[in-house]
Amino acid sequence: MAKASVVVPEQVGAAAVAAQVGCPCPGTTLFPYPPPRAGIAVRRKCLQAAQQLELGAGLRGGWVESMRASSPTHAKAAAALAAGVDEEHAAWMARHPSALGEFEKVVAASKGKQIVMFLDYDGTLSPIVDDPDAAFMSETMRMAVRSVAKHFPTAIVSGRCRDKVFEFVKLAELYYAGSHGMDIKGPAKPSSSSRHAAKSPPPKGVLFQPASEFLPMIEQVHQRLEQATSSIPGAKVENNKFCVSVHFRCVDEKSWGALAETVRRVVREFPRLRLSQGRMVFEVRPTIKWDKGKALEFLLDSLGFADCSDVLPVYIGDDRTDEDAFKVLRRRGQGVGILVSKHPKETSASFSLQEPAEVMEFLLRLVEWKRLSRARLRL
Ligand SMILES: O=P(O)(O)OC[C@H]1O[C@H](O[C@H]2O[C@H](CO)[C@@H](O)[C@H](O)[C@H]2O)[C@H](O)[C@@H](O)[C@@H]1O
Repeated sequence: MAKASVVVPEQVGAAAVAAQVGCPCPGTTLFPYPPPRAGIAVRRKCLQAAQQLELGAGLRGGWVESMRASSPTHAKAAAALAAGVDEEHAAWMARHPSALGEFEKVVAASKGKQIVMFLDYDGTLSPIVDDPDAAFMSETMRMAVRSVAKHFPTAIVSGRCRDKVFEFVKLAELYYAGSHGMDIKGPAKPSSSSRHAAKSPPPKGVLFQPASEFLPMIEQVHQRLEQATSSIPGAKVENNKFCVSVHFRCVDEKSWGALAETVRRVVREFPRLRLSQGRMVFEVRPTIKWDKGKALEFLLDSLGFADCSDVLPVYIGDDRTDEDAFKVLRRRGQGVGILVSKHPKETSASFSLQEPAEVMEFLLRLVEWKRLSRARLRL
């Protein structure tokens, strides 16, 4: 991307004005979204394989390569084979600096704006574990999210079924967008942020379910996938209400090709469903044009921030599906996209954090910064 309005990380603080050139909303800050560099050749190959998979054009080898890429261990090993790993990592970090290291710049960008927080769940608030039913969030993380929600409207945006992610997070004052944003619900209980931060009164109850008509089809494909994969040890099919996940984290790598073919064969029976891939998981979902990025925009609109320049959406996520949200921020020229990853990845996010522990540190620093700035205002 060669837009005049793109700023490099070192310029973020001083470049708010320059960043407005070509920016859709006057007064919004554009964060750096540089193009991927050639150094990430291995990952690019894997990404291409993933795209092929999504298009249904991949060969068996391409699928397995893409499946390997979704495993940090495999990806690390692959990257280690390439020369100059450290150099590549340093170059990547220069383009996607730590949101903790650049904290002052991030908060400077929120001057005069309302921060709205969007948080992915798996791999962002909870560490990745083998058993998807055991992806618990720590009590300290829960307290951090609760504190954030006291100051800023906060939404959980997850691939999981909304009820399930709520069972993990257990905070009634948040917005929840489950099934990759296809199931959006307002807070069950008002928080102090909803009283003073949102421009519109916080909407209650179910707000949007763009894929309701797909419910019977999702139920059907879920059953078909369970049947078809039952002979592959370790494969796990998860019904996420408006989409289905097929996990291969516990499947022997020798069987990955067979699993990919099985999943693809079943999905082909349902032309209105599509297949994509997350972290060691296949995602089956409706072909409708709705994703985490659209959910982010829907929530901003619901909060009364449609076409506003005085809002700073902050989105933190670790997975390919979170890229849709990072791209929306990039397109709007507004907000902060933070990728959670220890390893270089192609991303449209502008900043990075290594793991959930760093996400928690970032959230707590944000709360502390908000408290201090309020205290300063009272003086
Ligand atoms: O959007 P998210 O909240 O990140 O959800 C994406 C998928 O997350 C879960 O799977 C991932 O986490 C599991 C537990 O750590 C891990 O075992 C799995 O390999 C990961 O892909 C969830 O189970 C899926 O349904 C979500 O789609």
